[in-house]
Amino acid sequence: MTTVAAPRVQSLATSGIESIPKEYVRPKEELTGIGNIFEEEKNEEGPQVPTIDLKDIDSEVEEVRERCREALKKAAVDWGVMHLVNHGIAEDVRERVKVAGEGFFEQPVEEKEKYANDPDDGNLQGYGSKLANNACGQLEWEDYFFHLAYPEDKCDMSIWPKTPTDYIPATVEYAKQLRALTTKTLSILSLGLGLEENRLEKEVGGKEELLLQMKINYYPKCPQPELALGVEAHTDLSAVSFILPSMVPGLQLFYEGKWITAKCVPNSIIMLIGDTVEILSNGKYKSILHRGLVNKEKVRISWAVFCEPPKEKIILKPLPETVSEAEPPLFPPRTFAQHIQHKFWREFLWTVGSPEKFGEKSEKFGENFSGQWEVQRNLERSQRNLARISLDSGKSREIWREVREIWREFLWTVGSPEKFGEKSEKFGENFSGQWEVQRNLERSQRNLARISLDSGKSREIWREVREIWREFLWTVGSPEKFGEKSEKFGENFSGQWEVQRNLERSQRNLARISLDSGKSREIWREVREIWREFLWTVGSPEKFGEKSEKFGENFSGQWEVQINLKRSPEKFGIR
Ligand SMILES: O=C(O)CCC(=O)C(=O)O
Ligand SMILES: [Fe+2]
Repeated sequence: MTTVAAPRVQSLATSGIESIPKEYVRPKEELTGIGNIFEEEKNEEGPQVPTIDLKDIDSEVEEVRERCREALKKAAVDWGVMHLVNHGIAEDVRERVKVAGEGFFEQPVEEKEKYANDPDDGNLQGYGSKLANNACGQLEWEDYFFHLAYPEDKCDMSIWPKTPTDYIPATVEYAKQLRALTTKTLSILSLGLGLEENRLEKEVGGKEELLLQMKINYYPKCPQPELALGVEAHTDLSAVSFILPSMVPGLQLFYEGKWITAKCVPNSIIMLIGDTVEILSNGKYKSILHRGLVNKEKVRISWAVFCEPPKEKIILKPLPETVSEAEPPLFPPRTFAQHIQHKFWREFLWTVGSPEKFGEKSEKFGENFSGQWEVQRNLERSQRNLARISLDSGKSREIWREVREIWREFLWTVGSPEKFGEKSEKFGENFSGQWEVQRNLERSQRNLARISLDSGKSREIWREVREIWREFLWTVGSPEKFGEKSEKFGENFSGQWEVQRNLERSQRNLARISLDSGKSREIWREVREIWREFLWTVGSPEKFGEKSEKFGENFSGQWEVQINLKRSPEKFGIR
């Protein structure tokens, strides 16, 4: 297998370049939102990230404690992010962690390379740079150091920085204190949901299993900060995350449809609610979308600690106490590992379906798609624990076969509505609008019902597919909002635009795409076409690579088909 050496952003930044390589340039719909971070930080107008003072949390007066808990709860409900002050993490420990981290990154790149991680081998711990993680081959302006920091007995300290020599003791102490803060904040969040105070902590693994992952983000100076991002927009997977900031601004939060810059609050620690707590609380606490901007003048470092449940041991789902008839579960059950995977596919599929992120970067359709698989391969190498999936291994072929099956199954289902939803009362409710759409699609297009799978295996796969699809819809909006009301195709699609509007609000900065404009309708028509064609091809086994042993060949064949489809759809019996 060929391994591509990961470029270090720091090396790029210090090489004297005046313009950044094109992989670092964000797609144009993101660029309008990226400004000068120092100016942004001064902006006093509009909503501001709340600051929660924890000094009253241990007050002897119940009312005082109660007020403090309420404030934190409100911040978690409204924002999903807050500055914590008087958080109990000793100032000298924070300072030592910063000095040690800065000291590590100040060393020459060659010294740091001794700690290089190897995502190819599934080894994410160590010194690294993000590889392309979306379909455009997009890169981020940062290097990082990543390692498990707690519990101590699970940590492999042999891979932690040996220099500066205080790195290990400072980090051990910091992690210990942060672990206590995790307990404290999770108990406030538990009480806020009307649960026993140790409940959330227990649900994410308790003393034994909850993991604290340390990621030091190093953002070098960037010659064109208005074109790049240090960290692209994302929500954290964690239960909660803590960020120890430097006094250089960079963090932005997507709140009420706008990017809000976090102020530099002296002595604060930023706490973010992650996806895990969002799921457990059935969406009452928000996992907020955030990103990191870079600048020309100052290196920025942030110390993020992600408090994560174990990957496989726990099934995450909305706690029964957070669910009612009026508030049905918004998330299907999943392990943390499954959540990571689903998020990955969702992201991927979304990118494929989004012409702004995808097709418009290049003049040529074909180039995009072959680039896509390159990226895909990178993704597997680097990201979200997909590192194990090497395209060269037998395992990978298995996994890909599964993905293919999932898609086939999916298409078969949506192609045969009578075999779907009607069997499952609850699920069907949410998605009936969707299947209505699909049924119409199917009617107007082709007979996918030929692909029938009657085995027990298929049911299992179905469950998977359903979850993936749910996940996907969850991203674009809550299922209840998704088009139940309508019987007609057109109306269903307007339901879909409703969802889309949600998406814009809550997830990505697609706000510019006004639903009222003619332009948006055009874009969506395009997206729809792309999806149709994509789904049709994947669902068509004779076109889809059964002839070939090799995944790579399959998929390049696939894009070949796509390209042909684009060029002459009538050949394929479309329209
Ligand atoms: O650097 C920051 O402030 C944010 C980093 C972040 O969001 C992350 O590492 O997940
Ligand atoms: Fe984050």
